[in-house]
Amino acid sequence: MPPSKSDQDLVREMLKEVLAGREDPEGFFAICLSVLGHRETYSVFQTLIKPLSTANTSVHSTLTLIYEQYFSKTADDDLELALALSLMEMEDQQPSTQHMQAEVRTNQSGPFQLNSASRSLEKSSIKPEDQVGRENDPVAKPGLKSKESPDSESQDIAPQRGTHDNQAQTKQDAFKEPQNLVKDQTLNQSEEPKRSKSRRKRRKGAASLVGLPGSPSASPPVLLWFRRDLRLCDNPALNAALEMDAPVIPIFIWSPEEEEGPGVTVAAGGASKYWLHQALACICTSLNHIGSRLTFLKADGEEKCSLRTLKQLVKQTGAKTLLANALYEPWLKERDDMVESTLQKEGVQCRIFPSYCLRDPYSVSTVGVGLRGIGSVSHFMSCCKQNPGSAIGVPLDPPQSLPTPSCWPQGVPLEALGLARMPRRKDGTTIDWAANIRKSWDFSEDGAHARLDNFLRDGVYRYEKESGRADAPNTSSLSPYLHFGQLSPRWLLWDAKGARCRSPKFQRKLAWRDLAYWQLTLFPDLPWESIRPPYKALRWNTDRSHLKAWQRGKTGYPLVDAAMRQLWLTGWMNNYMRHVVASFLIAYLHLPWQEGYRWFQDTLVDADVAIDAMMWQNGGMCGLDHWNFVMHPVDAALTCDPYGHYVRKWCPELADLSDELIHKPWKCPASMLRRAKVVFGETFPEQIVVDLEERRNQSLQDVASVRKEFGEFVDKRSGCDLVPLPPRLVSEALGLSQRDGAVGKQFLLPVITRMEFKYQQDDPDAASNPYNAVLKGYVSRKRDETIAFLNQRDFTASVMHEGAQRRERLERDYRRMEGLPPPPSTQGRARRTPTAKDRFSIVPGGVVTS
Ligand SMILES: Cc1cc2nc3c(=O)[nH]c(=O)nc-3n(C[C@H](O)[C@H](O)[C@H](O)COP(=O)(O)OP(=O)(O)OC[C@H]3O[C@@H](n4cnc5c(N)ncnc54)[C@H](O)[C@@H]3O)c2cc1C
Repeated sequence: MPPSKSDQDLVREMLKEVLAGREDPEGFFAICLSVLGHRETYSVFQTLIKPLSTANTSVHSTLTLIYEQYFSKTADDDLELALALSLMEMEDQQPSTQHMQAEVRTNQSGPFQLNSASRSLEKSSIKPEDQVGRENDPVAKPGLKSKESPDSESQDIAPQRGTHDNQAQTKQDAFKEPQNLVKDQTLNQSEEPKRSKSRRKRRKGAASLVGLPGSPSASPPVLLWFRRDLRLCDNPALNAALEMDAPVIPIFIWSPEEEEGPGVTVAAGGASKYWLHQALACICTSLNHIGSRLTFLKADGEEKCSLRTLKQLVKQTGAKTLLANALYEPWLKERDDMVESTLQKEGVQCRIFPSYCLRDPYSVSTVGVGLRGIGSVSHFMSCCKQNPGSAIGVPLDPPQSLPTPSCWPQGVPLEALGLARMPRRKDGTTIDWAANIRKSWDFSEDGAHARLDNFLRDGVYRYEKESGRADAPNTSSLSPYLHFGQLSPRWLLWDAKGARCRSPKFQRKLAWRDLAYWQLTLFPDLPWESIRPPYKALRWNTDRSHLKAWQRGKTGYPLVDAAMRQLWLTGWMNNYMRHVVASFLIAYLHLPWQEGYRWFQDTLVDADVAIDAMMWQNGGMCGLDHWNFVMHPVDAALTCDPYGHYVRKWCPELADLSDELIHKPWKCPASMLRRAKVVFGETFPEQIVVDLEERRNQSLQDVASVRKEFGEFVDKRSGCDLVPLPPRLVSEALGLSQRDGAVGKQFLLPVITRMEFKYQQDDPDAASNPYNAVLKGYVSRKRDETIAFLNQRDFTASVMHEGAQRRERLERDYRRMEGLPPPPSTQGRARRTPTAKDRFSIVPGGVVTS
C-alpha cells in the first residue's frame, strides 16, 4: 500500500526539523521507517528528500548514505537467505492470477520449474524494498537401547509406548487444569478469525484451474494420495491432479507400521495421532466444500502395506495415475520408491512432488563448502547457496472444485483408523486426555492461516529479541500445521517475506527445519542411535522415578514443571522451554536423550521425527551440532519468565509466591510459604535433585570417561569428537558418484565440541575447569522490552537509534585510540528512549543489564 498523504506530510515536517538542526539525519530516517514502513521508505524516501539536493547538499548526501547503507544491508541479507534456500523467484507482490497459472502449467515439465520470464520478474523482489503416554498401543517394541543459544537457534531403558493411555488417569489427576488455560492467548482458537484474509485473497484467482464438479469424464481417474500435506492451498500434487483433466479420487491410507520405520521412532505418538485425526476431518470437510471427498483406507491384512492397498485401489478404480507430495523419512522414501517402481511396471504413472521442505534434502550437497561446521544451520545454508537446487516457485492457489469419478472406491470411516481412540476406565467411562488440546487449537487449514496472519500482525515484531519468552505469545506456534502439511513452508516463507516486519531469525527457522530433514536422510538411525560413538556408552541414571517426575511436571523445579505440564495439557511448548526441560533431563537428571525424545514424540502435537531427533541428539551431547550451553532450571527464568507469570499459570499452587522467589520456592521463608499455602511434598513437589552443581560435575566426568575409553573417536590435536561419515558424504567429499560408492573405508570427521569437554579431557579434575557451559539467564535490554511490549511502531526507530549510538561509540573509541579530539556532540537525537520507570526493566532481584 502506498504511504498515505498524511504520513508523507508528517515526514516532510520532520525533514524541516532536520534542516533546522533539531533532529539528526539518523533519527529522521528512523522515523521514516517507523511511519512509512520498510517497503514504502525504500520506494519514496529518495523522492521525499530530493528538494534537499539543491537546498542542503550535505544533509542530502548524509541521508542518501544512510538510506543506501540501510537498504543495501537488508538486500544482502535477503539475497543470502534467498540464495541459500533457492528462492530466487520470491516476489514481494502477489503475482497475478495469470502469472500463477502460467506457473502451474510450466510446472508440467517438472515440479516447481519456472519459466524464464517469471524468474526474471521475481528476481527483482530480492531488492529491498505418553505418550509415549498418549499412544494407544501398549505393546512396546524390543528395547533399543549444539551452537546458537536456544533463543537464536542456535532410562529406564525400555521404551514405553502406551504410557499415555495407561497413565491417562493418573495424569489427569496429576494436572489440575489451570483456571486460565482456555484464555491462553497463544493457543486460544476462538480469538482467531475463521478464515484468514491472505488465504481468501489467494483463493480468488484459481478459477481456470477448476474442474467441473460432478462431471464424470471418460478419462481414467487420478489417485491423489494425501499424506502429510493436508491442505488445499499450495498443494502441488492437488494442482497437478487438476491439470490432468480427469476425475480425481483423493485418498488417505493409514499404515502405522510403515510410519514407524525400522527403529523406535514413535513416529505417531498419542498427541500427534490425535491431531492427525482432527486434521483429516478438516481436510475432508474442505474437500466436500469443493465437491469432492476423501476416502480413508487402512493398510492392514497380511501385508499391512500401502502398496498392497494401492494396487487393490488401482484394480478397483481403473486409475492410471498416482500423485502425491514427497515425504523424506528414509523408510518412507524407500516405501514410496517401491510403490512408484511397482505401479509403474503395472502401467500406472506415479508422480511425487517436493513440497514438504523448502529444499529436497536428497538434493543438498556439501560440494564446494566442505564438511567443516557440518550440523550447524550456517553450514547447511552455505551448502544450499553453493549448490542451489531447483527453484521452489510461488505458492499455488487452492482449487474451487475437483472433478469427481462416476463411482467412489469403498473406504472406512475416519474413526475406524483408530487415531483418536481414548482409553476407558474400568467402569466403562472414557478418559478424554485430549480435552485441553482440543480447547487449545484450531486444527483446520484455516486455523493455520489465521495463526500465521496473527503472528505476522503481532508476534513477529517481538520475535527477533523476545522469542524466548514463555510468558508471551512471541513465536508463531505454527509447528503442528507445518508438520501435517496444513501450511506449506513455501507459503509461510512467502508471507513472512512480504510482512511489514521481516524477521531474519524467523525465516532462518525454516532452514533449521530443512537441516533436520537433511540430517535424517544422512543418518537414518538419528531417532534412536547417538551420532557420536563414545556417547552411546554414557552411564545414565536408571532411576525411573526421576523420569516419571520429569514427564509429569513434578521435579520440584517450577520452570521445568510448568513447561512439562503445558506440554501435557496443550501438546506444545516454545523452543526456549524445550531447551530448558531437555537440559534438565540430560545434564541434571542424567537420563538418556532417547527418553526425552520419545516422550516428546508422544506428547507433542508437532512431534516430528527429524526435528525432534536432531534437537534431542544436540541436547544429548551426541548430535552433530551439540549444544555448547546448558540451561539452568532457575537462572533461565530470568530470560523466559522474569515475573513468574508462566509458572503461575501452569503451577497455580505457587501463584502467591513473590516474583523474586517463585522460581526457587525452597528459598522462601517459612512465613511466605505459609501465607501462600505451599507445602513441599504436598501442594508442590520437593526438588528431586538438590545439588545441581554436583550433578553437573558428575555429568562432565561421565563424558570425560567415555571420551577417554573411546579415544579413537577423539581428535588428538584439536580435542574434538570424531564422527564416522555417512557414505553419501564420503562420496561427495571424494568426488565420487553415489553409484561408485567404492569407499570401503570409514572416515572420521572432527565436529564442534564443547570447550568444557575438551578441557576436562586434559585435566580430569572438574573443579579447575574454567569453562562452564551453564547459561546465566539474561534480561533483554530496556529498549527491547519496551519496544516489544509497548510500542511496536517504534521498533525500527529504536533499532536505528541503537545503531546510531553504536556508531557514535565506535567513532569515539577510534578517535581516542588515534589521539584525536572527541567528535562534536550531535543534537536532537530521536527522543524515543524509554523512561527509567518502564516496568519491563524491573526484574526479580532488581537486576537490570545494559
Ligand atoms: C528438545 C527439542 C525438541 C524439539 N522437537 C520438535 C518437534 O518434534 N517438532 C518441531 O516442529 N519442532 C521441534 N523442536 C523445535 C522447536 O522447538 C519448535 O519447532 C518450535 O518451538 C515450534 O514453535 P513455533 O512454531 O512457535 O516456532 P517458531 O519459532 O515460530 O518457528 C517457525 C517454524 O520453524 C521451525 N523451527 C523452529 N525451530 C526449529 C528448530 N530448532 N529446528 C527445526 N525447525 C525449527 C518449526 O517448523 C516452526 O514451526 C524441538 C526443539 C527442541 C529443543
